[in-house]
Amino acid sequence: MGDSAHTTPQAAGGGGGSILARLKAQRAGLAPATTTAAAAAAAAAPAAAPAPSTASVNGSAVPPPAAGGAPAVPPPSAAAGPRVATGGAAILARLRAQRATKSPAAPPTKELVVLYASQTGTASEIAKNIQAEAEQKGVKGRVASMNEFGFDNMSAAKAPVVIYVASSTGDGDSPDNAAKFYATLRRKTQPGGLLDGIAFTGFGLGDSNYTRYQHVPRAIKQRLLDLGAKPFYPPGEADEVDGIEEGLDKWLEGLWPVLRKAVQPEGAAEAAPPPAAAAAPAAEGTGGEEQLAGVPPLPRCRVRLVWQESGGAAADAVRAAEAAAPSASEVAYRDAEGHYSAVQPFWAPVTDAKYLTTDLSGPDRQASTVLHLELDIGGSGLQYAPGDSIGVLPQNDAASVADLLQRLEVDGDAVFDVAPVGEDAAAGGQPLAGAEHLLPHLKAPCSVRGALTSGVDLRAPPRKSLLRLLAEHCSEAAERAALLRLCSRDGRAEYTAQMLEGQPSLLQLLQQYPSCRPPLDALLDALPPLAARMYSVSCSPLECPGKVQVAFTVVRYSTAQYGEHSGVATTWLHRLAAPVASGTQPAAAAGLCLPIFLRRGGAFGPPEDLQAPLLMIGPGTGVTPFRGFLQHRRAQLAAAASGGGSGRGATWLFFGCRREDQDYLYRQDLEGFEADGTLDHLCVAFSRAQDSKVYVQHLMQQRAAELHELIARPDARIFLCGDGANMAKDVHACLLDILHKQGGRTEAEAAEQLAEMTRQGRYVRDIWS
Ligand SMILES: Cc1cc2nc3c(=O)[nH]c(=O)nc-3n(C[C@H](O)[C@H](O)[C@H](O)COP(=O)(O)O)c2cc1C
Repeated sequence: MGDSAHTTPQAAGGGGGSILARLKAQRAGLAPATTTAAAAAAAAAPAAAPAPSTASVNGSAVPPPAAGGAPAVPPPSAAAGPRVATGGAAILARLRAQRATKSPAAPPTKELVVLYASQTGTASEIAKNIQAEAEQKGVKGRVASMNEFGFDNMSAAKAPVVIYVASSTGDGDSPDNAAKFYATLRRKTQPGGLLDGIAFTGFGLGDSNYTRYQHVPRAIKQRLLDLGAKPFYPPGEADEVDGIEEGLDKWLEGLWPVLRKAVQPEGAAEAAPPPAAAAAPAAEGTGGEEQLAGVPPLPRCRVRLVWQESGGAAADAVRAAEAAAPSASEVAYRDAEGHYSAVQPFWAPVTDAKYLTTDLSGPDRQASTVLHLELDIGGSGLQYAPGDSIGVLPQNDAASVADLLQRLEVDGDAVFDVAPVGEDAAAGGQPLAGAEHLLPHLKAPCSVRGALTSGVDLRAPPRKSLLRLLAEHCSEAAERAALLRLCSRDGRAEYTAQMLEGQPSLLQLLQQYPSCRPPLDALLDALPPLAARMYSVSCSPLECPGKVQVAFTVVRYSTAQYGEHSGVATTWLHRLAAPVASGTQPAAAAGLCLPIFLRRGGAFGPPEDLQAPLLMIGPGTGVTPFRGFLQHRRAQLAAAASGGGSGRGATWLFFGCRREDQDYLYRQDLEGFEADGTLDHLCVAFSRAQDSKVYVQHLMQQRAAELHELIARPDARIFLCGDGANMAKDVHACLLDILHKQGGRTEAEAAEQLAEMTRQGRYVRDIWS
């Protein structure tokens, strides 16, 4: 996997954004279809970023004020003990209003639990919208990631009605925020009737380009059934290839009426839906008003921040631990079996860093910095294979965090813990039963700076739920209206153009809407976790024992709307490793350690059978895993030769880059594989070496007859790695064309042959958007 696969999950974000436009209050006809907002096209359009506002902050809505004049001590009420979530003021008013409209005679309904398994945020956004919309319809419930909720809480008492929204990552792997729950759910020793009494439904997100399509959602559904839970509505699924919206819309339309029945206590008559007024999103009289359809419901803030006394020993200890991170015990941590995770990573020393691209001046330079890193995993117990990836836990840029702290007027040194808040707690009672461990990625207790540095993603394209939250906390009507429009269905085109294409950071948004003062608790709840970035291993343990190597593009790009952008993880890694890569500091002296864990490549790995013909296509950083495949193959061929074995299948590699002297990654290695006979055919497309662009698929067409001969063999393997937006589609079309024209198949037969190869794990793609 290359860098951009995981540093810029725009595709998933885009899908989620547009899906959410459809998660609208009026969907089931139970809530009003419009909300009111002032038209504010000027405010909606990105402008030159104004200077951070210095207006004073409402003490009840913010954590301790920023240093630089203001004391770093939380307000007494906050320091003294539990208080209502500051982000909740408006939300609480609404909840109380809703409660006031309920009939006192209405029997208590069963609680709805919406659980998500989400790697890049789409499933979590859908889940949060389902919960918020259900609440608008009078169905009480909560939403949490599966890990936050915890498998121990899966019982008819604590989770009588469950809706899951799940995706897969890697090769049919569980998203990180569900991994523990998923592993426990699937444990074979779970007793048969464990989940008796739970009524459930769910929605699976998937992409049929992946070999294990819908693997996680389907496994969840099956295990819930196995363990006694009963569906109250058929689980649905959608394929990103066709677009998620349509399938999701249809499924939601059917959900609402049956959900209302599902939450009724046994034997109770169905309650009437709450009056429309109680379900309507807040609409302020703003003047110059515009009717907006499909504004998503305001997500309820699920947490309150419990501030620790600033000069107290507990807060000092937290700050000291963060300053000393990683601690000696974290660095020394070893798992005998090499099982590390985002929660408990292995701290791997960096033993080498080098640039794989030439440092050219001119416009091409921006896109062409590729860095190679080598990490020492000796003694870690990690056992990787070519095709696997390592996850790296990144950090946000310190200067951006400082700017954000200033804009939020929050003291970065203030320390807090996280406590759940439910509707009952909001009314002065206890949190909902079985309160989960929310926002584990913040690793609370933590400082605000710590949470913003390594807990949340500050650069992901803003989701509509975040915009909805920001709108709620604008004091200027025009800014509120502009943000409401951006997250509404009516504002879909603006959302696409400004948020998905423009990709503002949170700081840029807050600068653009200076009256916006989001409370920290709700903001931390709304921001996506800062996810680990996955990088394909570019070596083989047979040639690099005790070491693991990766290569990635340092992501930099600009958008017309919001100017220069840089990838969170790759920029951070580059900054750390630049002194070593540029030769100014030896790796040993730099003393760098990176928190990593391993993710298996599944079907994406070199065949053990050396006689199987092998076709690898990997332009750009898509070539990295194939360097590992070929190192492995060379060592295996040498071992086979020394054992008297001889047969070997033909091996092809199609690589592409811009120019021979600029970004021909791992050139020496690739040419070495061809020279020593590990690789039979190295075909390199230099896209910009001539007037017309030449890509890998063009070279494949030139060798169509030979490639057909290879593909037609029943043991042939095809591996494709790289950009999914264009290259993977073009290469796929090229393979179809070869099967069609060279093999005399109809187009349908050619498609079926590739589909069959995919099912058999003989055509495997590792692609990113
Ligand atoms: C790295 C990666 C691996 C994926 N692996 C699978 C897979 O094995 N099976 C599948 O059906 N979809 C797979 N998908 C597609 C996701 O399930 C789909 O993009 C989903 O909408 C993501 O939801 P999320 O943002 O909630 O994680 C993968 C996507 C990515 C980016």
